[in-house]
Amino acid sequence: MAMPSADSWGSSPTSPIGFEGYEKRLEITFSDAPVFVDPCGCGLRALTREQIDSFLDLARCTIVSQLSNKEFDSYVLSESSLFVYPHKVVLKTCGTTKLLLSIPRILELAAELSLPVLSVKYSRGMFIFPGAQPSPHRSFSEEVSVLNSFFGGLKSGGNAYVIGDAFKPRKKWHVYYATEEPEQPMVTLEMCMTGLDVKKAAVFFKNSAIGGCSSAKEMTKLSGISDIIPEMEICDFEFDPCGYSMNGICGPAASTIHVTPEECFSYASYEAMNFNPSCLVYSDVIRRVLAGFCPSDFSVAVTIFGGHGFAKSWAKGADVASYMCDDFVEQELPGGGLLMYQSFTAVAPGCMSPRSTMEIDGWSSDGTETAEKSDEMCIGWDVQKKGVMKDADA
Ligand SMILES: C[S@+](CC[C@H](N)C(=O)[O-])C[C@H]1O[C@@H](n2cnc3c(N)ncnc32)[C@H](O)[C@@H]1O
Repeated sequence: MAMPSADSWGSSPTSPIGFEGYEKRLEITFSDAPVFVDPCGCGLRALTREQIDSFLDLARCTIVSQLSNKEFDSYVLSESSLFVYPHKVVLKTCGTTKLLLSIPRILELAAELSLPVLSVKYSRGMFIFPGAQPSPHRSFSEEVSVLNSFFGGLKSGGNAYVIGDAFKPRKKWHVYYATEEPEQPMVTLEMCMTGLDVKKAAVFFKNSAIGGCSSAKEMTKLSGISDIIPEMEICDFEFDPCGYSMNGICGPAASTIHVTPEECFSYASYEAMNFNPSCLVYSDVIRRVLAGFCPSDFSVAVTIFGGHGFAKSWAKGADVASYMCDDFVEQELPGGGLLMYQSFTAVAPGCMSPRSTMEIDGWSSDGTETAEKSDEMCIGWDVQKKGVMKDADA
């Protein structure tokens, strides 16, 4: 696929103060279209590239690469990622993008496909450079009023939450949620890391003298990203002179990582969604992510639909070696959803021991139970091996 030149990308890579790594994330879920309108059930996957570009333009970002399988389409963007399922669109953008401006166009395209809105979730952390955000992202209340204008009429009404310790303003988590009815079971992990270890971050500088890589593939391997969920087929992209993004796909499960390695405002995010929670152990996934970045601080937000029994290890708070949990909030969402938010600070400078990610016969080094061996892990709903995923029907 042809790559756009850097000049044609949405917003400039860095402002005079720095690049805003913290993403804004919008997830809109739709109900079925009438069968006579969409007999094949393609839903949003029937959108053309031109139609997708039309809402990304409004958010101020562009597609740099694509990876698809039978279940959904994933796109790496100039600023983060887009996932298009038949009934769900997940758009995640960073920098000074205007994510919420894409909503009317997305809803217009969905209406053309006769897809009624079922629910919406918007989330983000605390921007590193809040003053650099343009309208309508200058404050959470501004964002909420935009979201309410489109989704406030859903049965639950619009529900906005600012989660986290009032004495730690940099660690606040913002969520907006509205729904017409209870959602299908699903677990989503959103992890945000700051203060990346300098040596770990060096991997994401292209051709730097201090241990950088020449390609995105090399960054994926050297950082350990390829080992987080080994079944994922990965589409990765390196920015020049630094920065990295990737999407991983496996059946209906998706993961995505975005790295801003510049020391003064370093940031990395990890997300996984739509996986089978019985087949991945929450604390193991977190440890494998941390091993690649060794951040000084991180937060995790786990959104659960389907209840504790469905979510298995994902419904319990994480306990992470070498880090102190300084905030733990459980927030119920309308329609039976649950949001679990935790923030952590490293207890000692330097990196976590790589040993803490080791697993022996289904048990991690701290004695907690792990999922089946990775080559048998069924992270998607259908038990499929990585090789089977290759028949991407882009
Ligand atoms: C888009 S990537 C990853 C975004 C992700 N949300 C994050 O910051 O974690 C951002 C990194 O790429 C760098 N970068 C280089 N050229 C860029 C461009 N044209 N657009 C966006 N980022 C660029 C930024 O300086 C930053 O280090």
